Amino acid sequence: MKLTVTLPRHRYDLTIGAGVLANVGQWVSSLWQPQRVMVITDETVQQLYAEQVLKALRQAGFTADAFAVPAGETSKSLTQAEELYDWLASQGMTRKDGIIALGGGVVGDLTGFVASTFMRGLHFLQIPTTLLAQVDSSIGGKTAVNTASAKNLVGTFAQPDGVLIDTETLKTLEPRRVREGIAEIVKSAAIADIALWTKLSGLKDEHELLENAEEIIAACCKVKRRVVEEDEFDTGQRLILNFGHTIGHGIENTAGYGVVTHGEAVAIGMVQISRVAESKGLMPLGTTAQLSEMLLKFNLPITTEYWSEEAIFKALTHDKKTAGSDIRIILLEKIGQAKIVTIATDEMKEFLIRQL
Ligand SMILES: NC(=O)c1ccc[n+]([C@@H]2O[C@H](COP(=O)([O-])OP(=O)(O)OC[C@H]3O[C@@H](n4cnc5c(N)ncnc54)[C@H](O)[C@@H]3O)[C@@H](O)[C@H]2O)c1
Ligand SMILES: O=C(O)C(=O)C[C@@H](O)[C@H](O)[C@H](O)COP(=O)(O)O
Ligand SMILES: [Zn+2]
Repeated sequence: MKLTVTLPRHRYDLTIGAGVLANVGQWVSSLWQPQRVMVITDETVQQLYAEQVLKALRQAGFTADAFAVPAGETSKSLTQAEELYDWLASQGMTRKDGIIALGGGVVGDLTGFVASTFMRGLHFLQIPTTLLAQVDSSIGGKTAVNTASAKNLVGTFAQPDGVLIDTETLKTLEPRRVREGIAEIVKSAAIADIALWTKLSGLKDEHELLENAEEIIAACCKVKRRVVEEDEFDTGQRLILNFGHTIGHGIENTAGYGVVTHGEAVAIGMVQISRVAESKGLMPLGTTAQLSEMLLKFNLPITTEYWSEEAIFKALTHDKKTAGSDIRIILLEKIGQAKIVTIATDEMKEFLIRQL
């Protein structure tokens, strides 16, 4: 299946299917004629898929090589980016050449950041291999690295030239990683797709979800495409994709990057912001229970031991939805429809008092 993302200055396809990675050489040839294609991956994905990709690229006539960063969230750093700049320079990369992100959201965000800043910007492609990356991070052009102060504090908007989503790669994914992808799927349904919510409601567990991977991934890609096409640069409607992320990012930062996965943190964040919003009459009664039930069914957490009102509040003062002394928070009008509410940053403290 092919979905096209159409933006004012750029247009690219999301190619989704089981086994599409087998055609990676043809796919890249259809998009680029560069001399060099450098693949950025992580050490786990390198073992699983890098050889196949490099072989196909070389057969297709590209000069190709790969660099693997350590697997995990700590690789989303300026230090890692700098190492990659040096490696790209040592490979003689020019503006005519291209970069491929092969891996999960960490590799995708880091590669996009490096590609968009090296020589002020090279073309890049996304080959997402985690569920989370296939439903969310590979699409839409947000790139980032973390710093000690905050998650995703430094980054760019840079769209890829194409996204190749092979659902077969999900077969090697660890269960905890499947579950974290499900958190972003539940988010997409909750904010913008009641039909997807109904579909998820009818599933027994994560295994049944994977049996319907292509349909569910396509539904999430359509949500993301719709929102990004409307607001590429995150000034308005795109903010809804941040449901659960204000608290979630705070948890990721205070727990230490990688301790709580991004998806787990988002699951906790969605439930915790909703329970206070509901108690304040900002969301319909029962919405938090519906969200909790859905997330618990997929074995996602809705609370965490890494909960410190002060620490999370401090971390989230760097949230990009803050403007002056106000912060925009994402809530639900109802399941399937998000709304953006502006509150005083100080009031946000109330949203952090006591977990469920
Ligand atoms: N840019 C965006 O719009 C956006 C959206 C959502 C999340 N994110 C970011 O994405 C990151 C999380 O991404 P993630 O959950 O993919 O984490 P990840 O990239 O760390 O991947 C998770 C783990 O799975 C392994 N892995 C990847 N593919 C595999 C496969 N096919 N088989 C076996 N193992 C595999 C990786 O080596 C890693 O250990 C976070 O940093 C988050 O902030 C970005
Ligand atoms: O694409 C978006 O826009 C999102 O907000 C998607 C989120 O799932 C993602 O985690 C994103 O990286 C958050 O970015 P940030 O702007 O909150 O740093
Ligand atoms: Zn996210």
